[in-house]
Amino acid sequence: MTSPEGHPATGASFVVVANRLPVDKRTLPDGSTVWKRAPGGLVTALTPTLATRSGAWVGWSGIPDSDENPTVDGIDIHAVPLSGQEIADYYEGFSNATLWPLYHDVLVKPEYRHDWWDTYVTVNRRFAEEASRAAAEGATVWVQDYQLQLVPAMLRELRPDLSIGFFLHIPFPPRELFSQLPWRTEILEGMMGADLLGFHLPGGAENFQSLVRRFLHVDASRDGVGVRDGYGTIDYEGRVVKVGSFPISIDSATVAANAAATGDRAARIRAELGDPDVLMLGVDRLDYTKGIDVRLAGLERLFADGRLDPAKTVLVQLASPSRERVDSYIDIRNRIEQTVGHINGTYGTVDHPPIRYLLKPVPRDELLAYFRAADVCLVTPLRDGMNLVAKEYIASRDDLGGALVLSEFTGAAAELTEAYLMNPYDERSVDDAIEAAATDPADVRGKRMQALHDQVMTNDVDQWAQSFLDTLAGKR
Ligand SMILES: O=P(O)(O)OC[C@H]1O[C@H](O[C@H]2O[C@H](CO)[C@@H](O)[C@H](O)[C@H]2O)[C@H](O)[C@@H](O)[C@@H]1O
Ligand SMILES: Cc1cn([C@@H]2O[C@H](COP(=O)(O)OP(=O)(O)O)[C@@H](O)[C@H]2O)c(=O)[nH]c1=O
Repeated sequence: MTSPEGHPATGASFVVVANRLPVDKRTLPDGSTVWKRAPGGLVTALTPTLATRSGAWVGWSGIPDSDENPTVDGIDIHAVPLSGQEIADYYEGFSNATLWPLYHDVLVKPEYRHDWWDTYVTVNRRFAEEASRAAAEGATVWVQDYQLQLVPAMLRELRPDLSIGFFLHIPFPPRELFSQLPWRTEILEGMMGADLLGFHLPGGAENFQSLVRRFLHVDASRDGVGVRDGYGTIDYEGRVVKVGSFPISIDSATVAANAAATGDRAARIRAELGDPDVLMLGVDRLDYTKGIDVRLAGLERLFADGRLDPAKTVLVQLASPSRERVDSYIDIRNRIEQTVGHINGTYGTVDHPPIRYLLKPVPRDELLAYFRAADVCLVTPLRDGMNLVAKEYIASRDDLGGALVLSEFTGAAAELTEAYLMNPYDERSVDDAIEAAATDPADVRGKRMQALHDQVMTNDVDQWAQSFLDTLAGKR
């Protein structure tokens, strides 16, 4: 059935459009398959948001050439099929070998290929068309992230009746870097199809404003962009486009409650590791942005200088495989595995290797037990849009145990100022922060954790979604 305007009358009034569906298919050792939560912070953040609004989710299932449409409780799933070649060119190529490194401070050299760009355009159009089919007349559509920056304008052309929001989950680079992109104007025009553009930090929003002034020659307000409130405006093709800062968060109360219930498992984890004096933890997708190499190098220096005792220290590094066919990801995996072997070979004994490294996704409850067990959580990215692991660790510690070492180059550092902040590019800063977090008296660590815990419990994912959607709806 369609409305008088020809739009689906039965569609959803709230639609999320993201590269990934909230679940992906895993094969078990016995050959059977199950749908499990997809990796990464975007899915962590949006699943509770959408479940409470009973909307639709448009995304890719993670499988090549598949038209399977998984069912997820409370969410109307619209799978977008991608061929093997499209995955190579749109996802691994343009999204993760062009945009990802460009937006993360050019930590590796972005590749600019016109064939990848062509596929990016084709796939973005497919997402826009599916979103158009999923949305009811006048619906709110929330497009997510760097893989889909052309969707807002494509969707507006198909469905001018919709209210369209766009949120970028990774940093938005300054003019000096973004200008490298051969398709910089097309990307900016694509994003400008939205009514509201959201970034984690005011800096990303301000970079965007500066770029549209330069490349789209528009009048973008020079007023500072506030956090959660107070947005900038851009006059564009007879519309006013809003630009704001909305730092994402987690379902803090649920994480805290579930973590508190893992007591026995947390104690067993410590016992299985030989009850070390200091248990450190790293939890990351295996990505060169996450600074896993930074923390390993810091730990090695602290062992070498006698500042931490390798016989009494354990680092558990949980690494979830990511973008495994992209060269820069193959390189970082090799480097990390070599360093882990080197540190264990040099500072370990047969029954006590100081680093335990796991290359597989860890289920949520198990992760929470690790958070609860760890004396120190190491979050040391060279660049990161937000980093939800930092917030999950803090929410898990309502016992006020534990200490967070946090890179200044994460979005999370803007608000988590009581963490042991460090500069991952400065060896001294890395070493001092790790040592202080491991050895400061319990009352000092407890006071810092109290302040951090209060911050994360107050600013949760519901507040993030509500502040974005209220601004989009003109209520703020
Ligand atoms: O979908 P993948 O290619 O497997 O990657 C997983 C996700 O990684 C990125 O996450 C970002 O979003 C988080 C939540 O806002 C944020 O905390 C983190 O700093 C970002 O890196 C990516 O942006 C997502 O699109 C991916 O799904
Ligand atoms: C390694 C690992 C992680 N998770 C969960 O994934 C997200 C990661 O989000 P974050 O913002 O820190 O970074 P990216 O989005 O990956 O760039 C977080 O919710 C973790 O708890 C997981 O469930 N299992 C894992 O093994």
